[in-house]
Parts: sequence; C-alpha cells; structure tokens
Amino acid sequence: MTAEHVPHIPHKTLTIAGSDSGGGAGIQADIKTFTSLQSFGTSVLTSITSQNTLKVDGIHPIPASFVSQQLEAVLSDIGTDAIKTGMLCNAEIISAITATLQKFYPGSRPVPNLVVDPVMIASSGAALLDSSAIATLINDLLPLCFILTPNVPEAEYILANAKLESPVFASASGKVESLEQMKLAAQDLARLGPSIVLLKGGHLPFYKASGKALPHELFDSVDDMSVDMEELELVDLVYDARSKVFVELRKEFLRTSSTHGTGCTLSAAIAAELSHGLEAHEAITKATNYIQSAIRDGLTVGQGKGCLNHFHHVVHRSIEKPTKYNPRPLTNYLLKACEKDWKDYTQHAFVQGIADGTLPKESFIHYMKQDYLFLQTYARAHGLGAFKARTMEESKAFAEIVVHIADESKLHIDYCAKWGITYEEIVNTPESMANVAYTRYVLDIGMTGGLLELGLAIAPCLIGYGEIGSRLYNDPKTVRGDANPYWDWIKNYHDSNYQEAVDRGIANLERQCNTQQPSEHRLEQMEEIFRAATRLEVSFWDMALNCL
Ligand SMILES: Cc1ncc(COP(=O)(O)O)c(N)n1
Repeated sequence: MTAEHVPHIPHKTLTIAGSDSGGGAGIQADIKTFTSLQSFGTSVLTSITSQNTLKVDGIHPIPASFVSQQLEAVLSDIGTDAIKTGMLCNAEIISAITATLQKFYPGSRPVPNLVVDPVMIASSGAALLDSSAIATLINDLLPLCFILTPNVPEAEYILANAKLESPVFASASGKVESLEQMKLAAQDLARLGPSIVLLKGGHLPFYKASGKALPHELFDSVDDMSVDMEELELVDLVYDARSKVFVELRKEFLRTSSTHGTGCTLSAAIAAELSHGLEAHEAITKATNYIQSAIRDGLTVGQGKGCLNHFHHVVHRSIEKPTKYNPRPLTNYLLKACEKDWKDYTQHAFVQGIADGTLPKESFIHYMKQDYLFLQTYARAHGLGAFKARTMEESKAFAEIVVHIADESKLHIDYCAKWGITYEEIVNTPESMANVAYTRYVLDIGMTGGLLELGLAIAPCLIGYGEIGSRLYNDPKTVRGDANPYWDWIKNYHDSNYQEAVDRGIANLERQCNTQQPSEHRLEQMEEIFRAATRLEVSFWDMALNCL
C-alpha cells in the first residue's frame, strides 16, 4: 500500500434521535450536518415519525432495549468523538440510553462531548417527548450532559419541573422574558448537571435599540411584514458553569419560515465541531454561524415550514440561467466561491478606517492619487469592451461606462482638491506597483480573453465598491457626517447613481455568461479571474495602508 492509499481515519459523531421522514429535522438533519462538517456520522434511532413540512401525523417509538442494542453496536465497534441527543420519545428510552452510556463511560460526568438538545415539541406542534419523561430527562440524562441546548420554551419547561433548592430564576408566569432572566435560567439549568448551557434566543428576539424583548403577541407576526426585522436581533446565551462566564452571541433575526430542523441542526453542528477537537466555546460559535447561514440560504421544500440548507457552504459547480428569483446566479456563485478573498477585500482594515474615520490622512491621499490613475486604465478597459462587443447596443453600453468613469474622475479631482491635492500632482504621481499589477492584469485578461473574461476582471472593483458603500452607509456603527472625514466617499458609493452602475454591470456579466453556459473547467477559469482581481483589490488597500 503506498502512502497515498492509507485510509483516512475520520472524526466521528453519533446522533441519538428520531427519524423525520420529511428529511428536515431529526436523524436526517443530523447526518446531513455531520457530513457537511466532515465528521463521520453514526445514528441510534429512538423513534420513527411520519412527518412532513406541515405536520407530524404518527410516531412509532423503538423498543427501549433495541435503542440500547443500537448504541452498544456503535460504541463497541466504531466508537465516537462526540454524541448528540435529539428526540428521545419516552422515559424508558432515556433510561436505556443513560444506562448504556454509563456502561461505556463509567463514572464520567459529563460523558465526553455529549450535547443534549432537549427536544419536546415539533415546530409544527406535535409532542415529541412524553410529558411523563421530563423527570427522567432531568434526573438521569442532564447529569451526564456536557452542553445543553434548550430554546426558551424548553428551558421554561425544564425549570418548571426541576426541583431545585433556592433557584435563582424566579418569574411569576414561569416565562423567560428578558436577557437578565435568560442568564438566571441558564444558571439554574447548569445546576441540573450540564457543564455548559446554550440558551437559544430564537423565540425571544430583542429590539436592538432598547434591548427590550419583542412582545409575544407580535412574535407570530414576524413572518408577515408588520414587524421591522432590521430593528431586531437575537441573543444566543452561553453560560459556562465551570468558569461562571456568560457569552452573548448576537445574531441578525432573519425573516424566514425555513426553520424546520434548526434545533436538531445546531446541536448536531456543535457535536460535529467537538468531534474535531474544538474547544466548547469555539464549537458553539462556529455552529451558530453555520446555522445562521443555513437559515439564510434556506430551502423551500413542501408546503409548510421550509428547511435549512445544510450544504450552503458547498459550492455547486454549475450555473443556472438567471430567473426572477435568482437574477444573478453567476455573481452569487463567484461571491460564494471566492468568499474568503471577498471578505479580505470588502472588510479590509482600510475599509474599517474609512468607516470609523480613523484611516490616516496620508494613506487616504496616497490611495486617492493612485485611484485616479487606476480609473484611467479602468476606462480604457471599458473602451476595450466597446471594441470587443458584437452588437451596437453592447458597444454603446461600454462606451457609456467610459463616460461615467470620466465624470467620476472629475469628481475625484474636485474631491482631491479638498484634501489639498492638485491636478498636476495627481497626473505626475508615478503608478504604484500594486496599481500597475492590477490595471495591467485587467487589460491583459481583456485583450486575450473574450467579453466575459473582461467582465470578470472588472467586476470585483465595481461590485465591491457598491457593496462597501451601501454596507458602511447603512451600518449604525459607521461614523457619519462631519465627524468622519471620509463620509463623502462613503456617500458617493452608496449613491443610487453608483448602485445603478453596479446593477448594470452585474446584468451585463450575467448576460455574457448566459449566452455561453460554462463547462466545469471554464467555470474554474472564470473563478480564477474573479479571484485574482479580488486579490489585486486587497493589494491596492494594502498599498495605501503601507505607504506610511
Ligand atoms: C424526529 C424529529 N426530531 C426533532 C424535531 C424537532 O424539529 P422542529 O422543531 O424543527 O420541528 C422533529 N420535528 N422531528
């Protein structure tokens, strides 16, 4: 056997949960999550549900002894690096699981990397745990638990049934209704055994400005448009009983009904990250980010609640034709494929300095001079586009962009004058190496390739500045008006004039691609051009920062 053929020993994660025939939650969601996070998944079924996106219409519990048998089979041979529990159905099953776990991990409290998602009620309303089983869950399972991941209603239910002496959480209604109460509830839950409690805030969004919770009666209307979601955030609260430290993970509250399987997926993702050896807080942070993207990229399956997209970070190497629902498939593909480079570019320290006004003036001046010189070549690249175009319409579109760039560079000169930079100074400035590299790359690609290649090389500049302009303009943390010397720069790229140019540029690029559906190899080449131009943007910001 050569070195190349030595089989890889994967990290392993076990799920002990119910089957969801609809594929969005339960074992199915867990295995998808393990797979997408590159942990080898094993499973112990506690029950089979007949379920779709609308309802659970039947539950068939597995005999408790057969649940133990499955668990024995997995642990005695394959072993595992982490375990999660989901739907456990009834008290007998919980007892069978805890007895078997204690057999394999004698005296371990917690059982290493055991994540417990205390599943009780499906989002469609069905009970997934017998009401008589809560005491067994509290008394037998929680003492073995490393990380407990309840949502707010589950936390309330566990605490209402826990017979804690002098609990710190007290509420007349038994409801958790503020961040302060979340903290007290998490502390009480930790006293039941878990080393760490992740109290999920998805059912209790807060107004960003006041920190007050969205009233319960409005929660059900978040799916219609009557609540301004921009104003809301959710807080996933982590309490580590070992260090007595709280960490608040704040997240954008997303308007979507594609949330079926969220709890299952989150606990599965935490377990998968733990299986790779990540420390608990790191695993939780990575897992909550994974969920946020999986929700944002949610899938419409069935007629009820949509499902998460467990493979949101896996780039599919094919481009659909633009549709009403996805008018920019190529652009979206490129942004995802080059995600890291794109972040390096659009969230560069230079951009941060513009946002908070702390960018050294010398850096900005250096950048402005080079940017003028850049625009000169950028205009030529569009001239090349006009030359390469096959139709009058397209030639005209490119020529119009040349005129637009020429107008923009006039503004540039006026803006430079405000910073004490004269026209002569600008045009006599030697081009920096970063500038030469970038602009000549664009021209070379444009000359040797077709219109699509040219479009790909010019796209990162056009799209990136538009994204930066609107993000900084809308970000409440951006320093605004006279307090920020770069505010006019931000406004310029947020302006509808610029944003319309971005939309036109994207539409052109999509049209070019659409007329020649790319093969996988061609797609790789396209990605390479887009990535190279994006990296050259990063070097451009680096140049400006390093000029000091
Ligand atoms: C087998 C099984 N396990 C867990 C859930 C909870 O998921 P959700 O709350 O999204 O319905 C479910 N519906 N089915």
